[in-house]
Amino acid sequence: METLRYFLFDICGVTAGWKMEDVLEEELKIIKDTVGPDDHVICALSGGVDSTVAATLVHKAIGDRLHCAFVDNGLLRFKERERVTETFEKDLHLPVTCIDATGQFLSKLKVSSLKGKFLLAGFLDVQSAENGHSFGGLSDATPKLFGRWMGVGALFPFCRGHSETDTIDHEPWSFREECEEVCRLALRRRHWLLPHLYNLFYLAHTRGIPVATHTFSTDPKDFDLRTHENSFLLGPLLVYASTRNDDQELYQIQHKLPKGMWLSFDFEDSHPDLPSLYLKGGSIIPLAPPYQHVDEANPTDDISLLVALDEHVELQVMLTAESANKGSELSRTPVEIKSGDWALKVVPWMGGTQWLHSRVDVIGYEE
Ligand SMILES: Nc1ncnc2c1ncn2[C@@H]1O[C@H](COP(=O)(O)OP(=O)(O)OP(=O)(O)O)[C@@H](O)[C@H]1O
Repeated sequence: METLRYFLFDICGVTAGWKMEDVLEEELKIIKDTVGPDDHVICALSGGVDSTVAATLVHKAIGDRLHCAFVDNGLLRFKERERVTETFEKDLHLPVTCIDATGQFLSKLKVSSLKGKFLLAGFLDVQSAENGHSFGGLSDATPKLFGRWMGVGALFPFCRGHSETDTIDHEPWSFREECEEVCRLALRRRHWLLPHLYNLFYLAHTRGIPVATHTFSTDPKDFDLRTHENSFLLGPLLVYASTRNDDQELYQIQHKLPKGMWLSFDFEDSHPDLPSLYLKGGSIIPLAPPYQHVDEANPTDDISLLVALDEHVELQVMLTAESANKGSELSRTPVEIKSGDWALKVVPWMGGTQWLHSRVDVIGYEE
């Protein structure tokens, strides 16, 4: 430091007259001269250092002739929008206009093959863009694309399938008969899986386990799985979106499944535009038959359990249900299931507030 001081002051003869305030004065003067006495300035504010410093300086120079705009592109960090607008308005006293361009940005993501960046990011509620040319995050949706989106979207925990007001009508029915069947099948699947989704929500609520997760969470060491953008997990259920091109036959699609045993199943509704479903070996999920309207549902309705055994396991099931007072058995004799991919049907019946002993049907087996 001494050497530097000696060099600068004694050898070069410079004087130490620089102050931060001088820079500020200088910059404010440049801004005022550039803008002039009447003009207004728009500042695109990201909340980052650069635009914040720029906005603060310009505001100091020209006051309310500065107009800051913060764009929410739908890909911000958690609560970033709230944080930025609050910091600017409360702490820096800079008025900011927040522009919600979520739909516009998400609709421009490359999704032609359902490469679902929005799946990964958990955008479960994707709306059409303001310009009305997109649907559900898909630009220029066609009936086929819409049908495929329904196939996946219907299995999202939350899913909306319609456009905003004042946009071109892209409600499901505007795609007409071409995608009617696939939409119907997709929604039936959602109904079948409702008890499973309820369970996932219960686990999310009580244990913080995410309802939908990326496929790589099955094996964090398998880096290849991290490139998978067209599949996701609902608990032990792997959903693999249909990514065919129109000229591809379904059998040409190679699904790269995570390690372990994954049993393919459907609801006898196989359709090329519906996602493929796999259940992890060794897991059980509850299913309920689809209803057309709520009045059809009854507390004594059957629940089916879909049981996926892995090759080593013999499963013994002792079914119990919680009553208001105590748990009671649904099956007194353990049900043995030895191989294959079984559907186990539990038929409970209820007396008063208590679940009573029930019948258990396994294919070819009755207690
Ligand atoms: N969400 C946003 N809303 C409004 N303006 C933005 C937004 N994101 C970026 N910008 C504008 O684009 C500029 C360049 O963005 P970039 O992401 O390269 O950030 P940067 O150069 O690090 O600047 P900053 O520190 O302000 O974020 C920003 O300074 C800002 O003016």
